[in-house]
Amino acid sequence: MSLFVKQLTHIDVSLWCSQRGLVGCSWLVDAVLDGELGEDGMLFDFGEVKPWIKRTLDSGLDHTLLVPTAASGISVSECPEGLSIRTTTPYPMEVRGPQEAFTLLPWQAITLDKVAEHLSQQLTEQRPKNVHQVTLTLSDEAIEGAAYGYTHGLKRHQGNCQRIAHGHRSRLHIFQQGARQPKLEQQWATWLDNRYLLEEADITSQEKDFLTCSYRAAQGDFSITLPATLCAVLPGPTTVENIAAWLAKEVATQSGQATRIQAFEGINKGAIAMFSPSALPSTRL
Ligand SMILES: Nc1nc2c(c(=O)[nH]1)N=C([C@H](O)[C@H](O)COP(=O)(O)OP(=O)(O)OP(=O)(O)O)CN2
Repeated sequence: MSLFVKQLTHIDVSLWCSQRGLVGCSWLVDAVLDGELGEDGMLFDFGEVKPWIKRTLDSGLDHTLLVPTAASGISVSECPEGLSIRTTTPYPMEVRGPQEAFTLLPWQAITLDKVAEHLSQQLTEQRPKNVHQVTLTLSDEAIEGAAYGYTHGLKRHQGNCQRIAHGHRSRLHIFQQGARQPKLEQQWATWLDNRYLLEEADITSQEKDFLTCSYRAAQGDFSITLPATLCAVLPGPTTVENIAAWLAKEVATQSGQATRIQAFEGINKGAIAMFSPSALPSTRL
């Protein structure tokens, strides 16, 4: 007998790819449980399946940086903050933080299928009675229009969003004169894709085209150093509210049009902000 739960939860991570560098991802999680029925006629109560799997993911791989330790140019070492991850290709980067901010995987590359298999094994090892096997499937959200992946950390967040290198893959909606602007959306999503978003106040050094962002958060000390050209610097914390407000101002200023931004943070949630260039007469949003 098999039990299934579609879109049980989602996972927001960043991964290191030796071709693309730091990649922000949001994955939908589907689950299948194989096993035997208990006396109550159930394999495992749906009311327990969901929190069990979500708890395991939330306290493990979710909101971490996935590091393929067998990839070329990756080195992992201990440091006062916990772990230091250094990379060489496609660009040099160093991320430091407490151990729980990273998921080290002994692979050459991170793929959805391998991560799903890894999580399925982990859950199967901790399976409850009646359950023989747990199989997770991970997938990207199907997005017809513009989308981008980004990486960031929120030092003031009390949960795992404080980790300096976790990410999301997000839709981008730009409205001008009452209508979506697919070309602008694509243009901005392409510019944002695979960027590191950071708060200006967290820049602790900027030399030889490299930028370092460091902060102390509840879980410990974090820092990241990477090429400045791959970063987008925001005036405040990189919450989705601030991303929407910053994008609205940038897009409106560059296009000279009143602009409404619907920014997403991963799947199905986000913020809306508007900006009107003050020189222009008010325009219908
Ligand atoms: N109002 C806001 N709240 C939060 C923001 C934000 O920008 N604005 N951001 C975060 C984190 O960046 C975090 O990555 C969000 O991840 P999420 O998976 O949604 O966090 P949860 O664990 O709370 O959601 P689940 O549905 O339980 O996975 C947090 N809050």
